[in-house]
Amino acid sequence: MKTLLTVQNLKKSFKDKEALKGISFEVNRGEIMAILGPNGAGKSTTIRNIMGIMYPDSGEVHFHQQSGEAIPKSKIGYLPEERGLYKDVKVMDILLYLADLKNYPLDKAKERILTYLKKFDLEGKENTSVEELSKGMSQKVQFIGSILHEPDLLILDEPFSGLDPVSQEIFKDEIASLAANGTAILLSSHQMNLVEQMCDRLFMIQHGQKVIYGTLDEVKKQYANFKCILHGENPPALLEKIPEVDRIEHHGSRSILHLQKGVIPHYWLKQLPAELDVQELHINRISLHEIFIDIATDKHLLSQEGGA
Ligand SMILES: Nc1ncnc2c1ncn2[C@@H]1O[C@H](COP(=O)(O)OP(=O)(O)OP(=O)(O)O)[C@@H](O)[C@H]1O
Repeated sequence: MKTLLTVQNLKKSFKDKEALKGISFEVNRGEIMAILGPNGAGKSTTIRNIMGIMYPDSGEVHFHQQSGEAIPKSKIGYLPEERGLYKDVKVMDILLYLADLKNYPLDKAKERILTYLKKFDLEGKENTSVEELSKGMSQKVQFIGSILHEPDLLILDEPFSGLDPVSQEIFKDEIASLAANGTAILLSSHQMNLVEQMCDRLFMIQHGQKVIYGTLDEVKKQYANFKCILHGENPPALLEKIPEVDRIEHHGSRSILHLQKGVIPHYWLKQLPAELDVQELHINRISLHEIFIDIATDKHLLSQEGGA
């Protein structure tokens, strides 16, 4: 897979606040890479440094083997966290303006705008003024503006926030199809279920430092223990006798048993007490959402591994 974006040891401080303490990762063509982290972790600062909106104190960003001023910005699409389009301009005019800023041919842009407006359920809105659009509609227009010029790298900062479920699906499908066609995608999102469905690899920052970097599978193997969801009428004392369990959550006749790290489910199942009432039993790895919470709240996982 060809690397398109390389971020090398980025450091950035604001007065005495060290926002980035040496961030390094790569994004390849055709992959969706998630950049995750709790509020204030440093995601937007990383993205702003990649975009040249601010400059790092040290470290480098390489895109298409170029760095600094030589980076071909017209090959990057960016949906910033702060949404905003000129209000008293028609949808078509603002999108043509954005295409022009990227030196994209306007006749081709016009055709693509009409196709995208239709795809995003905004058919016929080309002559509507931006101020007449709802928040979600205006977000769709801004998203179209970020992909119109066929960028090689697309950076999306919280693209799903404020979207209804149908619009989320449209965005999700479009992002997946851009990646399938070779676009490198860097996606910052707090919606872990969507990240889990969409991303090939992920990079998680906490306090300006890397805590996870790898494919979704690697991360799940490394950080995600199994949990067993058990339905049955079982006294807590019986459940507490089950070996290799870290903790148990009781929800009436439903119990969630968080298995210890390294437990192999089919061996573990053989150790269940014969008198256990089993109406239903599921064993799954914990979700990315749960891994995120474990790490962001500095629970046991991090202290064991310290990062990928
Ligand atoms: N312009 C700035 N001046 C001073 N401090 C800043 C500035 N921008 C960011 N910071 C600080 O840098 C740290 C990282 O902020 P950043 O916006 O990158 O976090 P984030 O991971 O994007 O968070 P969120 O999920 O809340 O958007 C925070 O402590 C923030 O207060």
